[in-house]
Amino acid sequence: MVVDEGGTCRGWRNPEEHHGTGFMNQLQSVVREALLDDRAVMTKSSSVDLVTQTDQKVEQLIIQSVKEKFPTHRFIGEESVAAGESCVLTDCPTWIIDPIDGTTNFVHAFPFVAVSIGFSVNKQVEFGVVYSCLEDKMFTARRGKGAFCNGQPLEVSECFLSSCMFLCRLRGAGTAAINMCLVASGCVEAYYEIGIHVWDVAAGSLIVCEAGGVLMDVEGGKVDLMSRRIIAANSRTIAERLVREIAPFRPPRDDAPPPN
Ligand SMILES: O=P([O-])([O-])O[C@@H]1[C@H](O)[C@H](O)[C@@H](O)[C@H](O)[C@H]1O
Ligand SMILES: [Mg+2]
Ligand SMILES: [Mg+2]
Repeated sequence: MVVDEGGTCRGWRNPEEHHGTGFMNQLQSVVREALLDDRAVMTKSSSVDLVTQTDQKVEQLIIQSVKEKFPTHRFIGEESVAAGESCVLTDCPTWIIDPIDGTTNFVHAFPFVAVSIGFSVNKQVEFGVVYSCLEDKMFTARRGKGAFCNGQPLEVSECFLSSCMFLCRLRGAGTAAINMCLVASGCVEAYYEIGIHVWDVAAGSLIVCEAGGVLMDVEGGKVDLMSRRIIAANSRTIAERLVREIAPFRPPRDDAPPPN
């Protein structure tokens, strides 16, 4: 794939071609090697909001690699935002990065850990890559071109209400990005969460849509990626049913001005 300075993607085949599988293998090695060492854990906004040096290292590797090719592109990266960078999604070409989605899993060596990269132009996600490092599964999607896992096309399930399974905090892989890929793969019918961030779901949102699924806000209507609320489902019927079951609340938005 070629992404030009204006963010237009040309000659696209698979989004992972941007960095090549070599780059993703490098990230996989960083994550796997860190799993063999002691992982020093730090906290961010609360005692359950964890970060490790590996989260920071992977984010820096991705940003440096993209900047070499696209110096004018913008970034919204989980760890950069934690370090004080702004979190505003504009119309400019923007890479939305979660370097390790599933940090709590990673700290416990629970084997669902993903690198999630979404690329947005005009506030619309153009392609998304979710790499499940320990499963060695590369989920990819390009808008209008379908969704894939290791090159195999993905399709959401056709299950109806009576036999559906959905993921939320109580039953889930512990990573929003992989939860969304499970919907896209047809393993579960729906996933919802309130409190996620744009970097958790940017790539996964496109992967779900391109696999034939639907996105909805937890009160119905269009998803706003900065609103920190999402339903991803195999069908509108199941998404609407979840809207009736969920008690919604509004966490502070990702693009809310910082408190004084
Ligand atoms: O912090 P992180 O591990 O990148 O991301 C978290 C994971 O996706 C988790 O499954 C979800 O429940 C949280 O809302 C996210 O913040
Ligand atoms: Mg995350
Ligand atoms: Mg993370």
